[in-house]
Amino acid sequence: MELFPRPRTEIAPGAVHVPEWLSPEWQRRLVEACREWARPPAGLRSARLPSGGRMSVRTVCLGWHWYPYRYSRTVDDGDGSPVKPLPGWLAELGARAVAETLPDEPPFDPDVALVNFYDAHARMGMHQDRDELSRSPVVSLSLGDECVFRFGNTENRAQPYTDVPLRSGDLFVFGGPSRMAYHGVPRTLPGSADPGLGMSGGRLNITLRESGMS
Ligand SMILES: O=C(O)CCC(=O)C(=O)O
Ligand SMILES: [Fe+2]
Repeated sequence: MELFPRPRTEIAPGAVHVPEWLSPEWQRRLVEACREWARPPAGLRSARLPSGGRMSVRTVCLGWHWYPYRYSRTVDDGDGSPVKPLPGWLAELGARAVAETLPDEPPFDPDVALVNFYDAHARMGMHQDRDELSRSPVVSLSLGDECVFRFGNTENRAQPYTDVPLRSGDLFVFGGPSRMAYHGVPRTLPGSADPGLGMSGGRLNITLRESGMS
């Protein structure tokens, strides 16, 4: 428990950070689920970028497979397997996250989850989540090591931005006028996670989205 609980904060219009939204039980359940999803086929891999490099973050997708910069039902940039399904309970968790943070949004019914794993060296550059046809919110759940989540503006990768510490169990939702904001993860804090979580190190982030595709 925090000596001084971190308050819920609206970082920008439509962008809400809720510390410790997930109970310790939910966090352990999600870590365990991520372990299963990470297994092949269609398991954890570092996506290859058009530049030829690889992302330092490793990702497994549910519902739709994302690779730079599109969605597919099969792992076209890997073993070709069908993407794993997005479980109904995870979609329901996402729906609850939006209902509790952005009550004016229509009901959220995600059909994609990207599960990102960050080892001590991984980071994610500033980008927009722009491969979805839908402009409904993005729901982000963090597990394991703390990170610095950089939440910027909708114009470019540069300032102004806000650095938000995301810790295990935190929820971050960005929709409405913030949906196309640039964001990234400049660093994690290796070893900061609670050992009781059942992760041997690193950070997990789950983003839930509506693809707008069928
Ligand atoms: O790891 C995070 O908190 C952000 C992940 C992200 O921006 C993405 O998957 O598009
Ligand atoms: Fe993103």
